[in-house]
Amino acid sequence: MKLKISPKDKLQGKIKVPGDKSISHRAVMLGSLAEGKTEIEGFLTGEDCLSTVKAFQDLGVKIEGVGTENMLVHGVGLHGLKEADNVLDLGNSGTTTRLMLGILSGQDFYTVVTGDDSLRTRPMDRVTVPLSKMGGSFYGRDGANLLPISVLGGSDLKGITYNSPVASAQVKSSLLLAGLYAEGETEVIEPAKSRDHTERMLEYFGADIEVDGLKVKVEANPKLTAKKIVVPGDISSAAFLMVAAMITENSEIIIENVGVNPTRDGVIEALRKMNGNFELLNKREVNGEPIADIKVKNSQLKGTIIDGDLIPLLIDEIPILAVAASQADGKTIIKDAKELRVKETDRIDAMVKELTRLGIEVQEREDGMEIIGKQEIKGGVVCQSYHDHRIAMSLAVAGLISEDDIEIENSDCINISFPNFKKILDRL
Ligand SMILES: O=C(O)C1=C[C@@H](OP(=O)(O)O)[C@@H](O)[C@H](O)C1
Ligand SMILES: C=C(OP(=O)(O)O)C(=O)O
Repeated sequence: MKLKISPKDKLQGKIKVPGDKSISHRAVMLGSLAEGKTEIEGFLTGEDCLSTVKAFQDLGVKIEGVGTENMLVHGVGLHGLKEADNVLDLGNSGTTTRLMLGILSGQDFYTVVTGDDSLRTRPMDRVTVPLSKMGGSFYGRDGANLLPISVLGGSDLKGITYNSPVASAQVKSSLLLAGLYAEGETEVIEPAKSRDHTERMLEYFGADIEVDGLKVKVEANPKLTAKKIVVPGDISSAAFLMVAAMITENSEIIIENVGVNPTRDGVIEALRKMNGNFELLNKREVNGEPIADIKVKNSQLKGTIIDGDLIPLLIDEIPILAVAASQADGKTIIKDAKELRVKETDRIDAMVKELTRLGIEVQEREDGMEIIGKQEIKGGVVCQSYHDHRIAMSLAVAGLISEDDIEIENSDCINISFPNFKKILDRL
């Protein structure tokens, strides 16, 4: 599908974004491994989270309300999953795959996991190498780096201390989940803090977990007890609308119920440094996760540097921050963000190519990009999404202030994380 976006004079209104993708995945995973029924409210019905749901159904978990925001997961307990009678197809979802590889390495059965064209190119050795150190057995192309990967579980896993070379919540979570099945303690030490939803939810379900700065330690064999989970709105989705309102004249919007976990709110810090005009209202906490409403107005943005430990806290928001930077006074430098090269597509390459196509002056760096701000966005252009939801939505936001309509090829990928994106933009 091609998405056509026309320039707008203003965005106004009060809206809610869909549920947080990271928390939705984990709610199904821990709900499945818990004892009792986990009620999930505000589940993200995006394709990635539905891949997680399907995988657990294939492993014998009964889940009611699939396809809606309110689901009931009938937990089977830590040792209750059953061997699937077919390959698990995890679609486009890196999170599902890496976390599943951790869980599957602790099961005493055989599983093969695969995914779509993008997922089959993404590196899995970041989890299969440390999980093998714990005793997991993996087979796949390129030394169990590329899907399809088969997992022969049931080996006696042993807890390890792992110094992760990358600040990745997927790596950390994969090991912590395997650690539930390992003998002794499993400890992960990160080079910088990544999102901590797994730690928070494990604790909420009753696991024995200890967090000390960049170190996280989990004890094996906990009794996980089902609990209701209310999923906050996804800050990664809200970020598109925040930037949209900041760069579109005469705009004022309120985004309600957004998750503002401090390990996810890097985009708030970056936009604050860029002089974004917004405020967080009505701060509160739901099942161990902080949330707020965000009021955003049209802003006179200025260029900044986005780098270092801030990067993992806003990793998925970099494409939309690049669009914000194109409308900021001065230069914006984004660095230390090499991880973007192994997402659904190479997001550095994709954003540099598409911003250039839109007439923006941008230079590629190995670990990021440099964008010269306050430039006009060309209209009448057909952009590529690279089948990457975050690239497609970033370009759509650029289209709101282009000189004329722009089109985005293969925009269906938006359904991966933000199924009603276009509807919400239209309402605003
Ligand atoms: O754990 C998670 O839910 C996620 C972690 C991040 O990936 P990395 O762990 O690879 O940085 C992020 O990009 C992804 O969208 C979701
Ligand atoms: C990188 C992303 O997701 P995943 O790694 O789960 O595919 C994302 O949603 O931007």
